[in-house]
Amino acid sequence: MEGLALILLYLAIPSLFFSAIQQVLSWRKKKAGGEAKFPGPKQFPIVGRVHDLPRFAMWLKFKEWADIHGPIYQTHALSTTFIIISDEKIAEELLVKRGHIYSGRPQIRTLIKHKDGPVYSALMDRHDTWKHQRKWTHAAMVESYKHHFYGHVEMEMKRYLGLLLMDPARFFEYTREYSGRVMSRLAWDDATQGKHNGDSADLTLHCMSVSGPLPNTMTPLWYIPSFINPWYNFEVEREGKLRQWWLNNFGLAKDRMKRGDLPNDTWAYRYFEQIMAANNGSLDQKPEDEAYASCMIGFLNLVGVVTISGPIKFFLMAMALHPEWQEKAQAEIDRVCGDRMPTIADFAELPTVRACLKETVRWRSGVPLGVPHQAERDDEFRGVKIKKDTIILACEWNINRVESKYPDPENFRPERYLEPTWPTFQAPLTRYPNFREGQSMHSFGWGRRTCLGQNIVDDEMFVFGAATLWAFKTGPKVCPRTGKVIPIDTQATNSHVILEPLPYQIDIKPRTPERARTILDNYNDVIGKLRL
Ligand code: HEM
Repeated sequence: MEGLALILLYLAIPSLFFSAIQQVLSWRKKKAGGEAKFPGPKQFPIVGRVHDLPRFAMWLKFKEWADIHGPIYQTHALSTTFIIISDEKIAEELLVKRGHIYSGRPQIRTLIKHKDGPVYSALMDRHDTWKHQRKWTHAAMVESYKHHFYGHVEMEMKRYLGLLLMDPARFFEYTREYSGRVMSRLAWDDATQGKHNGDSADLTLHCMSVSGPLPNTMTPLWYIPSFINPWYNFEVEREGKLRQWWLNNFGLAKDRMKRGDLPNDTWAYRYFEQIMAANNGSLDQKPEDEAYASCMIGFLNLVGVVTISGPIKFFLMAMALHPEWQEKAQAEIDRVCGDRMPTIADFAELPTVRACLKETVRWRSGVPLGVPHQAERDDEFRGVKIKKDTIILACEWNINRVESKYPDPENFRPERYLEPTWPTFQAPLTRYPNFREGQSMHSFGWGRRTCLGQNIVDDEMFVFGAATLWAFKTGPKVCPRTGKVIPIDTQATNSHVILEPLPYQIDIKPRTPERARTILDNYNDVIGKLRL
């Protein structure tokens, strides 16, 4: 298979010729005797190792190579050099301490001009547009967190639990819709956009992933002339629709702002208020400024969907597969909350719930490769020259499997955050574990590019975990025909850069008839107040 892939690669793509010329030129530049290099897998001429890098679950290959070549190694794909890091300390040295060098973003082949902006702040290079968007997003997030997202997380949770009670088999789509609705409510006061938000985030992530359009890995395919290039044409249309959708919502919110009808707990309100303050009370802006702002708010709305729906889908899976942890968490919830649904106010009293959530994100990473960084200039690290444009991957899947920090890494062990004998334990348990600080924060990336969503992750995942366990008992699903348990492949994912598990089946039942009644009462209480 490997041989066949190699032959196809050498024969099928004439554009490889250009890569070959590039490579020969770079070899000629090298001095005799060769330079020091990081270890790594054997490289083939021109293609490097592109032929056996799987487009799906690539992190497993990176783990296999890390086990052979160690915590920092290098490989090539066509003319691109990759440095793969599997150790927290090394990632800190390179991506945090030398963050002024290693905080660029590599070109994702089929996304058009994403490094320049203004569409996806997470994928821009480190220039003024990125700085402005990052600063604005950070401030907006901090302000909303001060108010614990104004109760919208709990309101949407009550809706979600009601839907789950009525139609548990649809838990998969309801779960993504829940995180999509929270984000669209916070962005523009329009939770009805939540489902579309989830679907468009999913498509966008597909397009930015190695598992997505073929030119993302076979880059020469991108240079097929645009009038017959299916990937280019698809992308122009997709991004156009996404931007138009963001701009429409921005425009609707602006009209409501003018009418005095836009809630002041939205990110759109915050933006318009700032424009009015700077503009003598006027909301008038140039169309390009509106397009820019609609992307800034639109992207924030997009990035918060699958980043959360992936981990909470894995959480439901983990709870169904680990009844012992489900019961421990439920005993804790019952003791603290009794018959009422938990809220963010119960955070300090429910460490077992938090440990199960934290362990979910370690066990089945939502961003298993991390988000790639790119060297912004030449550098030298541990005696090895690293060239500008080298891509650095701090491979989260591997970092989560370092035995000295995470003993028994392949298994779901929430006690690693609850018992003092484990390396990741932190006291006091009223505060730790959480997703904002302390151990295992590498899940949220590094240095200047660190994730801006930690606050909402902390609130939304906690409320989700505590409330679903308060409401339901989950377990493996039994096939009604064979009477056998339907197996779950816990590693089957869509392989996007920010991923979700593939659909799986579990049994979801209300814990008691009384609990079912409370779930329905809560649903009826909020349903009139929510946009549906
Ligand atoms: C468990 C959930 C999440 C995880 C594991 C996660 C992880 C990450 C990672 C690994 C990065 C890249 C950091 C780097 O390049 O070193 C990132 C960036 C980012 N995240 Fe998250 N994230 C999560 C949820 C969220 C949410 C809910 C939001 C917003 C609502 C968000 C907003 C962002 C933004 C804006 C960036 C780009 C930062 C930049 O490039 O300047 N994330 N996240």
